Amino acid sequence: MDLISRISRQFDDSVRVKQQSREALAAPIAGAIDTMTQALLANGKILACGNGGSAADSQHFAAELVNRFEMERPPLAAIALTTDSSTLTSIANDYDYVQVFSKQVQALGQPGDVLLAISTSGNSPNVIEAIQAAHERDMRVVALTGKGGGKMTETLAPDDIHICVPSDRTARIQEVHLVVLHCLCDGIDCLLLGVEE
Ligand SMILES: O=C(CO)[C@@H](O)[C@H](O)[C@H](O)[C@H](O)COP(=O)(O)O
Ligand SMILES: [Zn+2]
Repeated sequence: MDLISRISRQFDDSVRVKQQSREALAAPIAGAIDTMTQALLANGKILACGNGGSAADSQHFAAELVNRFEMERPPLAAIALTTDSSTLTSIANDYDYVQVFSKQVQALGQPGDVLLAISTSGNSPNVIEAIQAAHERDMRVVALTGKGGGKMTETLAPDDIHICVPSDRTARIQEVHLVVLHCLCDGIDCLLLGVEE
């Protein structure tokens, strides 16, 4: 096995999917920046959820809003629903793993808040239940998916935002999700701070 050419292929593939995503996703990303900024300016918050690598993405994004991204600005309200092991294990143990995020949305979500729902397949049942709980709380949803969006496509409401990476490979989709999250952080900071460039 030629490891060097295998590694080169991974990089080439990642660059190709990122370039295709730039064309396809710039408009919905701009919409998500606007939606999240309006929510934050109205004293709303962002709740983020996902499984596996998407759980890590949820935490990464919440940390960049609560602490900082690249510019100095006041802390912003964001919570990853993936971090409290007592809450997660008790819901999974007493009820079902499918409810680990939706129960937290029911507890913490307020009208005007935004749910960031991350799933590379669009099919994770606990993320889908979180979206349904967000709708019941009059929250908007920003969905980060791939693989055509899966079942999440039909779960989303007309004024939700769907950012669907044009790839069928989980790793490539996750790599683009990280770029999207950094675009969201950068765009929110620019709108809040009035940065021109
Ligand atoms: O990071 C990876 C694979 O790259 C995995 O941990 C992956 O996130 C997990 O298998 C998730 O459970 C997949 O869920 P989803 O993205 O389909 O919602
Ligand atoms: Zn991964």
